[in-house]
Formats: sequence, structure tokens, C-alpha cells
Amino acid sequence: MGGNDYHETEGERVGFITRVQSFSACHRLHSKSLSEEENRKIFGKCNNPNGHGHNYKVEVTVRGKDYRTLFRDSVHPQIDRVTGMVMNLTDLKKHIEEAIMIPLDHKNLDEDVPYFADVVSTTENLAVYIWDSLVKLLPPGLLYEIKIYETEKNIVVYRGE
Ligand SMILES: Nc1nc2c(c(=O)[nH]1)N=C([C@H](O)[C@H](O)COP(=O)(O)OP(=O)(O)OP(=O)(O)O)CN2
Ligand SMILES: [Zn+2]
Repeated sequence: MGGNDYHETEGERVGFITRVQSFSACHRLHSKSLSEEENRKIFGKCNNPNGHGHNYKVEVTVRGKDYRTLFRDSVHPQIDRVTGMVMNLTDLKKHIEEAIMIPLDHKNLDEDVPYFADVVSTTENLAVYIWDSLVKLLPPGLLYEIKIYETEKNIVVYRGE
């Protein structure tokens, strides 16, 4: 104990907060590295030349350590002792608007988003795209996970590894 007016806690105590955002977009699963026949065989109905649409749901999760943790470091943000927040969800909402809604909502992913000109617009690649965009906007170590529901049954998780 170091003379503080609070008790330090042994071990890691980490809080996670999540903001959910939905957006609509269309796409076509098609690889320029494959022939037309190979594309049809691999991607099936998702290779339809005129594309198809989804109502995507994205869960953005950030994390912060409890301020009493003994393992303080500069890499992982803390739940602020005064505000009680890992980060203000109002700020996260603004970053989600910039990283997800403006570039992706009501867009044709393959035609409107330069990133997908040569990258197949699978949900895996979409999760990487969103991670790369958001991680640039947030303080270091804050972003924990991007989870995308392409459909109710098809779900992808990316943690930046
Ligand atoms: N590894 C991946 N496989 C597939 C992806 C993907 O992003 N990563 N995406 C698709 C398609 O985009 C497709 O739209 C999936 O739709 P669908 O198969 O219709 O979705 P459901 O499984 O939820 O529908 P049901 O037919 O009701 O089962 C395909 N593969
Ligand atoms: Zn699809």
C-alpha cells in the first residue's frame, strides 16, 4: 500500500464497455485473383454479379483497468477515478460515426470504399477495416474488439492480432 486514500487491488481488474451500431450496405464476394468460374464455385450466391445487401450490426468494445490495479502501465487505459469511465460513450459514438457510418452506411462496399477495391469484402476483412480505422482515432490500448453480425447467424470477431 502506498499511502493513497484508496486500497490497491492485487491482480488485474479490467472493465469492458461496448457500443452497438447498425449500418446497411451491399457487396459482392468476388476475388480478382480467381477466374469467373472459380469465383462462382467458391462464393456461390454471394458472387451474384449485381451484389446483395446486409443490415450489419457492429459491436465496438473498449477496455480499461480498474484504477486500483497494481499493474499500472501507460499502455492500457484505466477506468478514470473521477469520472468512472473507461471513455465517454458520447466520444466513442463520434468515432464510430467517422470510422463506420460515414464510409460504410448505405454504400456499395466494393465500389464506394477504396479499401475493398482489391480486398474481398468478407466480414473478416470488414472487421479488419473497421479496427484499422477506429484504432487510429482512439487512445493507445483502448480498443479491445470488433464484433460484426453480417446476419443473425454469421458473426466475426477481430481483436487486432
Ligand atoms: N467466411 C465467410 N464466409 C462467408 C461470408 C463472409 O463474410 N465470411 N459471407 C457470405 C455472404 O456475404 C452471405 O451474404 C452470407 O449470407 P447467407 O449465407 O445467406 O447468410 P445466413 O447463413 O445467415 O443465411 P441462411 O441461408 O438463413 O442460413 C458467405 N460466406
Ligand atoms: Zn454478403
